[in-house]
Amino acid sequence: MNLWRDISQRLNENTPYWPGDTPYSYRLNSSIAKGSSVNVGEIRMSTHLGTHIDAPFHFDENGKKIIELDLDLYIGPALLVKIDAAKSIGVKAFTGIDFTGIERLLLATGQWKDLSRFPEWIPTIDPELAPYLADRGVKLLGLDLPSVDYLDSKELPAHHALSGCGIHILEGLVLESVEPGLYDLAALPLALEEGDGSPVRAVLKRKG
Ligand SMILES: N[C@@H](CC(=O)c1ccccc1NC=O)C(=O)O
Ligand SMILES: [Zn+2]
Ligand SMILES: [Zn+2]
Repeated sequence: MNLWRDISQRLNENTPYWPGDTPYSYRLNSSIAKGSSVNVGEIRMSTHLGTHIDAPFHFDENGKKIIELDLDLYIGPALLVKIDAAKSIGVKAFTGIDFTGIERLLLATGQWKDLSRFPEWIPTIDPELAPYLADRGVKLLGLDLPSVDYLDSKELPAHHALSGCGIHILEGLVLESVEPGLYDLAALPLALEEGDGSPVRAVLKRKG
């Protein structure tokens, strides 16, 4: 059947991570093979590794943390569009795309070409796109890139612009070979009280 399709990065010790950040690791603290009655694991990873959401607290000291975010953002209908990503993704990339009534917009840029490595370069979301999308009702922007800003950005203008317009951010999706169209999306964060970000298991089910 497989109604739901996984659009998440696999988490293992080879999952690419932000340079200098904490990679993923897993170990058994208790092991049946070593005589314990149970296997009990421990995971360690950055909150911005793989497929994850950003809480506003990631880039704003007074911003909301993961536990404060509305769950409705992360479950419901979503439109997946393929866009031509040049240096920056602006209003022009959306010419001819009708997303009226769409609260969750997923962008397949195809610009993270080798998911086994952290990219050297990615396009950025043009901050002018934020009010344009917000005016049309978008509340969640998901994309197949590790960030909505350039990798070396310190000011994070796209993060701030999107958040300032009430648009939440979902990063690191795996959208290669997923057809554009209307889907149901589920990408729930963990219930992290202090979270600035959270890994999610992002899945899509074709609508209609
Ligand atoms: N903004 C990126 C993460 C990010 O910027 C970052 C993640 C881990 C370690 C350093 C980072 N930025 C450093 O300038 C993101 O939203 O995932
Ligand atoms: Zn992030
Ligand atoms: Zn981000």
